[in-house]
Amino acid sequence: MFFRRLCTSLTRSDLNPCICPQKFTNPLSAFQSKPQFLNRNWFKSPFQSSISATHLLISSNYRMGDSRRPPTVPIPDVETADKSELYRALEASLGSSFSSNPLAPNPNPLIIVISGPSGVGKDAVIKELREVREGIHFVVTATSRAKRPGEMEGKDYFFVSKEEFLSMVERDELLEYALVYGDYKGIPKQQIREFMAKGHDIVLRVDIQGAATLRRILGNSAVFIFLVAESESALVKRLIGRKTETKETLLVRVATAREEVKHLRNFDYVVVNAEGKLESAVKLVESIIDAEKAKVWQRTAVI
Ligand SMILES: Nc1ncnc2c1ncn2[C@@H]1O[C@H](COP(=O)(O)OP(=O)(O)OP(=O)(O)O)[C@@H](O)[C@H]1O
Repeated sequence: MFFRRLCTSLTRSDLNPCICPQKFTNPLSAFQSKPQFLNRNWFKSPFQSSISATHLLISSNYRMGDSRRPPTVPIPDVETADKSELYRALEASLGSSFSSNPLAPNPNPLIIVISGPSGVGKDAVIKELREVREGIHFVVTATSRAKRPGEMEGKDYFFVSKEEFLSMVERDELLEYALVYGDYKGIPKQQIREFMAKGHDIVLRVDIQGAATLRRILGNSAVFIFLVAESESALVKRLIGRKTETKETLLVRVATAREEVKHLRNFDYVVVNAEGKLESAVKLVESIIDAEKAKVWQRTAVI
């Protein structure tokens, strides 16, 4: 009986300072409860002429004998006081100086996966993004295919032999890889680690299948952007205009694109790269990156 009564009284937080300690420490409590200056006696104070209502509010939060109690410093009138005098008085009243440290934490480096159907403009968007935005590393893919005329080692691809590629796979050096038309293509982990350690964001350009694999590996730790044309018809015209395809590969790419659009739901954002509006698409990608940087709960990718 006695024990039950003891338990009941202990669980009543209004009676127990140990269960509800914030009640005694919250510095904002003076603003939450009835302001002291509403008490008429305060206006009869002999210090009335030099003490503002703000000061009364702040000092009312401290009790007699409280070791945290800041010195009583009168806060000068805001209309007439010098700015620095007012600033110093506020500091003194709060009992500590104002910090100049940034209030927002440094954002984490991001991994941005850009994908979309063939011919939508992935390369074009990335090329433009490279021009307008600093602090991004565009990952160079490793491939076992032979170098084409005009391609540069380390800029377009890292060209390696098939054996070399397979030993990279064996050593778990690739984040993702695939066999595309008889040639291997893969994303080297080391490059990502190196640039993330320097605080750079990482852009990965992959096809839809690659994006699905990366989603399985990275989950929500990366941002997935799906690039689309304004319509299917516009996409087909763009592919025809590029003049890089035979009639057979053109048909395959168009048919594949129709299927690929169905994967939109696996992405975080969709960006329309409309005809003649490349700059708008790049601006939207930049806005996505900026918004991600401003998130309170940041994505944290570990490679
Ligand atoms: N907004 C746009 N307006 C007009 N043309 C564009 C636009 N964006 C890209 N293009 C053109 O469309 C063609 C396809 O673009 P790009 O090669 O960048 O596509 P991709 O998605 O990288 O294709 P793939 O996956 O086949 O490599 C190119 O000729 C490019 O210059």
